[in-house]
Amino acid sequence: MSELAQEKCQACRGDAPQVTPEERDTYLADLPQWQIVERDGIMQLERVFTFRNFQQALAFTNRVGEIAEAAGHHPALLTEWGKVTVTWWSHEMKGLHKNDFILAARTDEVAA
Ligand SMILES: C[C@H](O)[C@H](O)[C@H]1CNC2=NC(N)=NC(=O)C2=N1
Repeated sequence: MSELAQEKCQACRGDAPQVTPEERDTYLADLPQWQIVERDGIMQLERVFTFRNFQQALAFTNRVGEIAEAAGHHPALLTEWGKVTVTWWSHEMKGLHKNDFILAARTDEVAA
């Protein structure tokens, strides 16, 4: 398990600190397949996972759902045939918190 994946999540709070550009680069180094995208002025962390069929994509989607529920922090999930797009951000603070990087690392683990 990567070190990031084992870190504890903080509660989702509007006044929680967004990651600094330096922190962002440090965490991204552990998440080479993820990219930062900006939508409606909100920074988000996104990765596309590919699978052999819809059933595998759906099973993965449910595993991500389980880690989200366990953490109380929830991604956007787009499940398609052979493909799932996972997008993490902190809705309350309209940006990226360390939680998002931790959950991205956990997402990588349930994909393996
Ligand atoms: C009350 C509840 O815990 C909050 O609304 C949580 C739920 N899941 C969440 N998930 C994400 N990604 N961001 C949030 O701000 C958020 N808020």
